Amino acid sequence: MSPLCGPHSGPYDWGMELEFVRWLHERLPALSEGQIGVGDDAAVVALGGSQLVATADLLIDGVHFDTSQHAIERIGRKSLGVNLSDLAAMAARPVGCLVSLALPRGGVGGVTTQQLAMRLVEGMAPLAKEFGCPIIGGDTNVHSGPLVINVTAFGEPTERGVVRRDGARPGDVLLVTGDLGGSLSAKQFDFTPRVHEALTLHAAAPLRALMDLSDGLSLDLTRLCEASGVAALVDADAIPISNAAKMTGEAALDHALSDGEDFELLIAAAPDDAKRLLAEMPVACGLTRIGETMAGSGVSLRYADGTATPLDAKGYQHQ
Ligand SMILES: Nc1ncnc2c1ncn2[C@@H]1O[C@H](COP(=O)(O)OP(=O)(O)OP(=O)(O)O)[C@@H](O)[C@H]1O
Ligand SMILES: Cc1ncc(C[n+]2csc(CCOP(=O)(O)O)c2C)c(N)n1
Ligand SMILES: [Mg+2]
Repeated sequence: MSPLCGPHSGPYDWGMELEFVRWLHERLPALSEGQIGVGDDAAVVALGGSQLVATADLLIDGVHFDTSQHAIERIGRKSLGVNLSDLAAMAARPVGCLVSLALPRGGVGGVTTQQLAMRLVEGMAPLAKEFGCPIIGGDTNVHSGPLVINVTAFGEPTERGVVRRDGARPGDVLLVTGDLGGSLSAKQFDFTPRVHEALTLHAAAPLRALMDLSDGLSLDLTRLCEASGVAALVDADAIPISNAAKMTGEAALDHALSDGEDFELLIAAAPDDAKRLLAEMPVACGLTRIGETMAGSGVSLRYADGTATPLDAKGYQHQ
């Protein structure tokens, strides 16, 4: 099934970014069997017998980080980390990455352009080593605008193959790793890309659908459901809320649903497989059952008293 439905389908205001991605999907020629194009966390290219998984993310000063507040090394780490998270979202093993920099002429905050470039790479290096994703090239430019970083990462599927976001079926169990919300305080930089977790879980049981939570559970789950052609019911009390989100008091659940940049995994698995994963718990970061999928469309939130309301797809969108 296509990971995207037609333009304007569904009851949501998808915004410019998603409308464009839908348009791209329609506009670009269809790919042959075994390849994945626009619409999933990463693309898949067929290479005579094997497959290459490829993903790119662009990070901009003032949008994804703030050079007046955040250490340059942390910004570098995040730039690679978000790409590793997208490889994890396909259950792919990282193999290497390209790093392209548009550096502000004159540097930032007393840091020269060259220092800036070097410190970004120093921030990426430990993560590249830890995840077996060496920097294999890139490009360096200087311009009169803000710092812009692009990382393009490559991966390979495991024996079980990649996991798309459109494979959920009615009756699947929805799981998330770790906890959600409050990422702006620290987790947006310090998160662990769930590469090992994705590979471990997919090896333990075939996952039906998988994506990373970058824009907020309510929005990303809505995307997974729309791509898969299913509806979902999520238990409000089951959502694992981070301590950072809990600090906000009454708004904690809203933060967990819509802050974004959690970089956790959202998984759909067949009920028996989900049961086994939850019992065996092969990942240290935690795995929580948050709800289930069903025939139909839309996402609902069920409260402890049994009432359910439609879940607003609120999250981060580039407008
Ligand atoms: N300018 C573009 N040209 C071609 N494809 C694009 C472009 N922008 C986005 N895409 C594709 O659209 C899809 C959605 O992109 P997006 O960056 O939102 O990915 P995501 O995985 O949903 O989010 P994130 O990168 O935050 O994890 C991806 O398949 C991506 O490759
Ligand atoms: C300075 C600053 N302002 C706002 C945010 C929050 N934020 C930025 S991008 C994003 C979602 C993912 O983006 P993308 O879809 O591009 O992957 C979120 C939640 C931040 N981290 N820093
Ligand atoms: Mg993603």
